[in-house]
Amino acid sequence: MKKEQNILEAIVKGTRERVNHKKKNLTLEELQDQVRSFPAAMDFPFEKALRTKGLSFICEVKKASPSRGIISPDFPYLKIAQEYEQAGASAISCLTEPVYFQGKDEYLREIAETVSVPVLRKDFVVDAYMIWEAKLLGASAVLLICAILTDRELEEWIRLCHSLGLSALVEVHTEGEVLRARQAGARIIGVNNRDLKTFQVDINVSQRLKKLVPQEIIFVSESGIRTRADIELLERHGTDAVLIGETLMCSRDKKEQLNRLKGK
Ligand SMILES: O=P(O)(O)OC[C@@H](O)[C@@H](O)c1c[nH]c2ccccc12
Repeated sequence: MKKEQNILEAIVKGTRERVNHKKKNLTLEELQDQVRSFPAAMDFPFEKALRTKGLSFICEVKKASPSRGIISPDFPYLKIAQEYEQAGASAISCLTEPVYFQGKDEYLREIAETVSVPVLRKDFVVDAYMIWEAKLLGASAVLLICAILTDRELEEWIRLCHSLGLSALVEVHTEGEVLRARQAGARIIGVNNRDLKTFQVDINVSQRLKKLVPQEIIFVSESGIRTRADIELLERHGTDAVLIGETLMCSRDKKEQLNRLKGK
């Protein structure tokens, strides 16, 4: 238990070190200048895509994870993203955390340049620098994980995201975190069915926490979604969108798998 808990701490520590290193090559001020110098969409395409009628699918491009190890050894990330788009994904989630998920900033940049659906930066944001960076890479949304942020960081960074035209997917796993996310001004709340400290997956966490999220906030269910029955359960409870990684990444025919999940 203790060792497992340390994984989240280790990821956060590694991420802080990486950001500090990046700042030596490009300072926050320089990064902000770069962001301000190019015209960027301010119409929140990620939020819009999730607000459309019916359940929306956010499909994740992920090479590896701490719970599964390597998921896709050859990892043709652009091809995967294009397949997701053609299969009817509303948005794409791209891991950029390089150690535990073997992600890369470049994957995000190239995917955002290639597909026309909005792209979410999936990482462990522990510094505002990473939000500006997400914008520069072409993301339309950023994941903010309640468990690793203070109330003040949450509130400030949700505001920063919105001022940059980025949507914030605010991730929660407990009742207390849902309340913190609401208090901080979240417009999109994602329940992670996987406990990041123990890796245990329980889809009922979404069902339980949905009750605390008012209608006007977009409700996303994340992780461990495998079957049509999972989707039907989530739909019955008023879920707006699902975020699916492994189930799609492990399917040879992603379109067929997505259609199966959609009940087509
Ligand atoms: O591959 P899955 O079980 O379908 O899960 C996808 C996604 O929810 C998961 O990758 C995730 C959810 N929250 C995160 C935070 C950081 C890294 C990864 C995640």
